Amino acid sequence: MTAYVVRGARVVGGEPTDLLIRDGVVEAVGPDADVAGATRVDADGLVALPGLVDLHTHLREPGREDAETVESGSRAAALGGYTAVCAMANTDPVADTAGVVEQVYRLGQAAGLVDVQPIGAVTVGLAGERMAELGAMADSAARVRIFSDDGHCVADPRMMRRALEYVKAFDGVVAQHAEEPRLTVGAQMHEGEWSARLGLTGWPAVAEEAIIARDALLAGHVGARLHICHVSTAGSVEILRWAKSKGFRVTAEVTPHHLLLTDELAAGYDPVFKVNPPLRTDEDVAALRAALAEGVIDVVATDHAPHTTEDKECEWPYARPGMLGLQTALPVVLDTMLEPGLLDWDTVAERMSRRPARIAGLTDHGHDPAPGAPANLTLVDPAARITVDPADLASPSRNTPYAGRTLPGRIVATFLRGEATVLDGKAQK
Ligand SMILES: NC(=O)N[C@@H](CC(=O)O)C(=O)O
Ligand SMILES: [Zn+2]
Ligand SMILES: [Zn+2]
Repeated sequence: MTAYVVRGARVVGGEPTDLLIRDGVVEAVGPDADVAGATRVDADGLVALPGLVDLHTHLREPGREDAETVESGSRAAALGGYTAVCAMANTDPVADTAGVVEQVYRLGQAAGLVDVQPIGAVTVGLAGERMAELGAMADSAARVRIFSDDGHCVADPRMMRRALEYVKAFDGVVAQHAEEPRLTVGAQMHEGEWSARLGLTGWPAVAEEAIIARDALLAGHVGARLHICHVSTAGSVEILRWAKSKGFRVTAEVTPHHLLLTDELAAGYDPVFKVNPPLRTDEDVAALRAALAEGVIDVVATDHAPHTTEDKECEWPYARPGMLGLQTALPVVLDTMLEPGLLDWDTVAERMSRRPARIAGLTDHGHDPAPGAPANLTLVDPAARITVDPADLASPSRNTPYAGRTLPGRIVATFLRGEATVLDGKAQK
């Protein structure tokens, strides 16, 4: 196993120091961190963060390997500074059995670029009717702890209650895609001024907020853990604040795109901006940024959702919703949160690594580089600027909403259990 000496890194934004990485751990930090024969990594001006952890990634394997495979998505993740991703269950077949989650888990291990932690479906086939075999998935080699029908809402309150009761037994968590389906029939974009002007059916904020309120109450009643996916409205933030003040075990995520982009981007009818939940208003963006700074929203999760050009480059109403996110997440967070002073490096590490690792129960992840810690870390150059070129991305899909945009922060290196998965901005496998 290669030993590395990382020279002059600012650990979580602190003073420059050296790191010795050997046998899967950070062996030493400081001027004595050295050993003969180690590979030297010049980290002058770079910030070392605990490896990022994504609670919400769509890898499209099994079923849509033309859009993304476990391997290509793992490579995108490593290049984005991630060391662990949680893979959503809306594959084909759906990850609703021990067999499918074990398959995804093993594909992740074989790719060896990040830890791929499968999420299990709540209901069979995401159909909302019969509960999936949650216990068998939890007991499987994949050790599933997060369950979600993401892509669909668990709309039936009785099903949601039973799922919360079930996961409580093994300290699991239900991750809800909060969308009251009766309020979003035919919806194409945020319901507001722009949907009226463009003649596209609206997806009202209340469709999200009503489910968050209902499920927060259910989680409080049951005493189980609930996680809210891709929170997108100012009203949702108020409900989350209230739920937390009650002591309910509710956590929430925001995506990078909901921190930066707004509904008026639909004006060009380019479906690259079509996503679920939809891009909202400037007021929503401001509320989401403030909530992430305050901690009412716990984490940033990418909702990386690759789609092929056939599924994306068509008329708006026929296009699939979703955006790539893994390779641009940290730059967008630096742009929207760090540079304006809403987060510092420590809180970036908290929202993108430590807290998501704790929510997912990934005990090897979310540790600051310190002596004895598992060597899962990333090095970022905050002074560099990247210009996003869809053709450069690791996914076979091209649906990034940031094409041509310049963003701060270049991921220079990523280490998974002491092995470099990315060096000099290039994937090592
Ligand atoms: N976010 C999206 O617009 N799409 C996701 C599903 C989801 O996250 O709800 C997908 O699987 O493509
Ligand atoms: Zn969703
Ligand atoms: Zn999703």
